[in-house]
Amino acid sequence: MKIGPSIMCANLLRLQDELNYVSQADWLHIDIMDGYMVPDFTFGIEATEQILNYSSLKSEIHLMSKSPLEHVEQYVKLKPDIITFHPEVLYDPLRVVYKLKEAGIQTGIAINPSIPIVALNEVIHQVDRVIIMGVNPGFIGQKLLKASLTKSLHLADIIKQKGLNTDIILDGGVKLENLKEIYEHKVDGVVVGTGIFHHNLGTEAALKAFKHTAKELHKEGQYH
Ligand SMILES: O=C(CO)[C@H](O)[C@H](O)COP(=O)(O)O
Repeated sequence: MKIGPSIMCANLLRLQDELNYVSQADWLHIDIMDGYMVPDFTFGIEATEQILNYSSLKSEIHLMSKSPLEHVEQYVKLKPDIITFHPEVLYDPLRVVYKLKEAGIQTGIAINPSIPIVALNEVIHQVDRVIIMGVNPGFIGQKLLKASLTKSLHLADIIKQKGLNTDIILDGGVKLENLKEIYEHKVDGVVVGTGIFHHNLGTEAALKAFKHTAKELHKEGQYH
C-alpha cells in the first residue's frame, strides 16, 4: 500500500524540514481549498509552486474547489504528476478530465462521503485514481467514517468487473492503528495528514512506521 503524506498537516514554520522528513514517501499530496467547496483555505499558486520546486516526490494536487474547470488551468501550469478534482461539483466532469489528458497530467477524482460510487460511472474508465474521502473534507484530524471503507470494496468490485487499472486511495482519518483495516478493504494507497505530521514519534519516524506496516501487510498479501 502506497503512502502519500498530506503537506497541509505539516508544521508550516518548518516546511523544508518536513518535506525532507517525508522524502521517502510514495508521493506528496497537496490540498488546495477554495473557501467555497470547503470552508477553509490552504495553499495558493505561489506556495504550491515553491513546494513542488523543492520536493522531488511524485506530486498530487487535490483541488477541493467548487470551480475545478477554472482553477485547473492555473495548477496545470505547475506540471504536477497528478491533479485530483471532485466530479460531483460539475455537470460535465469529463471537460476537466480532457484538459488534464491534453496536458499529460494523470487524472484523479475524489468523492466526498455523501457521494455514492454509482456517480462515478461516466468517468471511472477515464481516470488513473479515485480518492475516497474518509472524512468530510475541510478539517484535519477527523475520525475515519466506516461507510467510506465499504465504498472502497464496492469500487474495487466495479474496477475488477470493468477490467480497469484504477488505483483506490483513501484520504482522511488514516492512522497507523487502522492501516490494516483499510488495507483489508482493498485500498491501494492512503493520504495521511495528522497520522504522520502530528505523530508523537516525529514526522520521519512516523512515515517509516507507516511504510514498514504497509510492507508487512503486503507480505501477508491475502487481500490484493
Ligand atoms: O482532505 C483532507 C482534510 O480535508 C486532508 O487530506 C487531510 O490532510 C487529512 O488529514 P487527516 O489525515 O488528519 O485526516
